[in-house]
Amino acid sequence: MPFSVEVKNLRKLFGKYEAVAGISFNINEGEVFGLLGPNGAGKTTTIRMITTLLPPTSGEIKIEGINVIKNGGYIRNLIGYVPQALSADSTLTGYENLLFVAKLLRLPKKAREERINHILDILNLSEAANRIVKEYSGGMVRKLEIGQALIHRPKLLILDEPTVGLDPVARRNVWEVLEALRKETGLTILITTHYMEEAEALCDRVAIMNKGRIAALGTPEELKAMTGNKEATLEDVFTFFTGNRLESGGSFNEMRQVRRRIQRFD
Ligand SMILES: Nc1ncnc2c1ncn2[C@@H]1O[C@H](COP(=O)(O)OP(=O)(O)OP(=O)(O)O)[C@@H](O)[C@H]1O
Repeated sequence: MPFSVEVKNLRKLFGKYEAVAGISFNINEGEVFGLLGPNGAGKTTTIRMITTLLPPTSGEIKIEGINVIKNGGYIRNLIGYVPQALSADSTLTGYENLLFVAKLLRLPKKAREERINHILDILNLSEAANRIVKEYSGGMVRKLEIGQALIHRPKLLILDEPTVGLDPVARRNVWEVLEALRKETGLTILITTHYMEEAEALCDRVAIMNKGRIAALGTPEELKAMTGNKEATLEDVFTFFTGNRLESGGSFNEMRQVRRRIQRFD
């Protein structure tokens, strides 16, 4: 059976507030699937439910045909998760960070070195492996965090706003790594973003999320065609389906994230 993620009528209430309002979508094997929407659209809440970190109020999630809610331990083995918040230790080297995760996951000693070196190679971090992470650029830290999520060879990699707070060069660098990963490993990838450019560069299919709902779903090309304007950008697509403009930056949330990042590496 090919790998798949099936989300059906998924809903999450925080008190009376409906953060995710009954969404459904499938992700196919080897696909890069994007949840695109502004801050507060419900993207993080959705992936927290998929990663088993948050119980849904109602609805169903199946990965490889297995119920995520009832089989959390098994499902967590299939998933690599790169959260928005920093997860690398700035006082260790890149290699040590990966080794730490490998030990936590009880990877056999023999496999550790080979796995870590392979990951460093794919991420283009081999030369920096023995440097302390405090000296890494934002893009290098992000790549290292992607590496940490890959140590146990997951089938599904989930990234929450992976390039928020990065400059355009670093952002492209992270995209290249994700492309290389997917080519080399056939990994299925779920990514949340509020950058149009990112969704267009990376995603095979995109679900446009707004106020807890999926406003439209399709390939970037299909979504553009639905607007009846061949020249439409994804930004136009977002406006077409939601009636709102997609803020691309400068929100309080983004500022807070960037600040947190800067403080951590001072
Ligand atoms: N634990 C919580 N308790 C109450 N409300 C919450 C909680 N987590 C999220 N929310 C609210 O649910 C809504 C959706 O949040 P969510 O983080 O999923 O959005 P998002 O699309 O991922 O945006 P962001 O990029 O800011 O993370 C927001 O209005 C948020 O304030």
